[in-house]
Amino acid sequence: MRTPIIAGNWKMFKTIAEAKQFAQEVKAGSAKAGVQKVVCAPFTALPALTEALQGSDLAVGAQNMHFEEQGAFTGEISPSMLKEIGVQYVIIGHSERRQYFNETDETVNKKVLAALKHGLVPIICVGESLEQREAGETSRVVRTQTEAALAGLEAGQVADVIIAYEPIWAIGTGKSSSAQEANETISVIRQVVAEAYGQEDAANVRIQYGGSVKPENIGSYMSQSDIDGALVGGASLDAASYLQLVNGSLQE
Ligand SMILES: O=C(CO)COP(=O)(O)O
Repeated sequence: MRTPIIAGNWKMFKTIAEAKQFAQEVKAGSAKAGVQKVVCAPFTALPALTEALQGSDLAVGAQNMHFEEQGAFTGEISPSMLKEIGVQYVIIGHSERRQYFNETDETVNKKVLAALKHGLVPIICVGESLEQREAGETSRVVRTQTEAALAGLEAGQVADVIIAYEPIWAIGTGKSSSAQEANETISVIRQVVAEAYGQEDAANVRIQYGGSVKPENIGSYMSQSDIDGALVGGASLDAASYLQLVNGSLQE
């Protein structure tokens, strides 16, 4: 049984004050147990957020990190710096980082290995562009990205990562992939894991869908056989909406 996981990705939104306000509202609200809950905040808000959420079951994630331990890398943040402030998750290889900040399959892989080495759970993003989708390349693209991201992991370690399938054309556009199509592509990703690491890891690894997920459509994704949660941008910014996503992710 794979525990559902709902992760918010705030992207470049929320000041420290706004993050604290969100934490208060979520803590005051009611969220069902049995769902893993994560919010991935901008670096500046992380210390305040981990402090504000102490004792709650909402974990904090970062949206990126460097793969090196330390060094002359101006503007970067290391895995141990994240650990030091109580961060537990880190998004790796989001399409916005691949598109605007030169993230490659190679750096994604280095970051995944570094995250695991430091006890951070990587949320690895894969997904095709509209052009690739229209050319019938979706399976090939997610296969290549998944194989590259997981290269060098040991069997057993794969069960510790989260994979997020985010078709680029569905991000922030209001155009979500149909639940069935998302499930088919996520099955391909699970198959890639099975081929590389065996059936057990494939059965255990959690794979999320991301791209215009809202409280209104979360149920349709969660009813699919291979979708284990969601990575949510816009609809995760509001505490009430985030709680609805969490509560809507459990199948009755
Ligand atoms: O990129 C996303 C999450 O990482 C998806 O963003 P939206 O939910 O705003 O479409």
